[in-house]
Amino acid sequence: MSLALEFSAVSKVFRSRARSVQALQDVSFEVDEGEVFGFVGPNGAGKSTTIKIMLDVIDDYQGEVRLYGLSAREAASRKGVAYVPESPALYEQFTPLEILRMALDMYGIRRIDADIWCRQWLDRFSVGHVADRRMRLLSKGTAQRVALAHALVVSPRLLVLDEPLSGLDPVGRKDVVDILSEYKRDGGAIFFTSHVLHDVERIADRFGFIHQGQLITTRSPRDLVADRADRFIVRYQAGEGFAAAGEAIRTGEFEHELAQTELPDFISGLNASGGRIVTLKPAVSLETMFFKILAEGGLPRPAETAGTLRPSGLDCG
Ligand SMILES: Nc1ncnc2c1ncn2[C@@H]1O[C@H](COP(=O)(O)OP(=O)(O)OP(=O)(O)O)[C@@H](O)[C@H]1O
Repeated sequence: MSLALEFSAVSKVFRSRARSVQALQDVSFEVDEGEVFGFVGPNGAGKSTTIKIMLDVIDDYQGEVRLYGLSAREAASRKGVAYVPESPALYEQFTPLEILRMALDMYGIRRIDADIWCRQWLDRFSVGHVADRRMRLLSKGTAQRVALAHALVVSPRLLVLDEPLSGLDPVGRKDVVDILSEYKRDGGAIFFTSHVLHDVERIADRFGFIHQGQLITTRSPRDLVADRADRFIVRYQAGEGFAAAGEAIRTGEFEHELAQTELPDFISGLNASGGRIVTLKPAVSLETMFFKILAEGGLPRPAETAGTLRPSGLDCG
């Protein structure tokens, strides 16, 4: 398998008269074609700097960065690469449909069914009903869905996402995770950054843990599951009178993390109420893993330094 992305010994120092900040220090990792790689770390760890380097927004750094074998310093390396920033700034005076059409034009994609294709992508992100409304009239979450549709409409081979789920409600997060899973199934590669834990964990093949500019380790979900073999995420439809715990995913459907020992009582209570389990899978917690890795390396927890790791709506602890 060839590589979508390679970072080799990349270092970046921001210098000003007052001080120097070592944003990245000797960072090396690879992302295979078709692989989903999550880059996880607290505020100020170096995640955005990493993305800016791969997109050539920052070009004064040490080391080597390659996309599909070409240096990131060459524009051609970004052919078929789509990027969604944390706070997308899409042209306010245009409509979502116009914005997606512009993306096709920019990527040189000609389709006779371009309008239908764009509307289908807007529908996939449940924003088809605002296809002809001006962007400035849309809410933050809706604009974020448009930005994701804008990235996927060009059928990218690598999707770079900065905090892809921030600003979305639980339903929105589930929709996006489902669409990204499908994109991955179809062979697309994803590099995403996150400090909002849990939702994105399930689509990643590997995680890189970054702290104070250093890539501490990369781990697979299998490692994380092994670490947390005694906890499960249960998604269920609650029956009549069942005291639903956890996060509402959609009407009547909830998601909740449980210890293995709590499962039998939970399942019998759910069955008695006429509810049912939708999915049951081992819990992985990046947060737990992250702190364990820091402790093993004798590194300070982010709370003791500049940043924080913040869990999402579900308490994974
Ligand atoms: N233009 C800049 N000038 C000076 N320092 C910078 C600049 N951009 C980033 N930094 C510093 O580099 C370090 C890494 O920042 P970066 O934005 O990459 O972190 P991050 O992991 O993306 O954080 P967050 O999760 O808050 O977005 C931080 O200490 C930050 O203050």
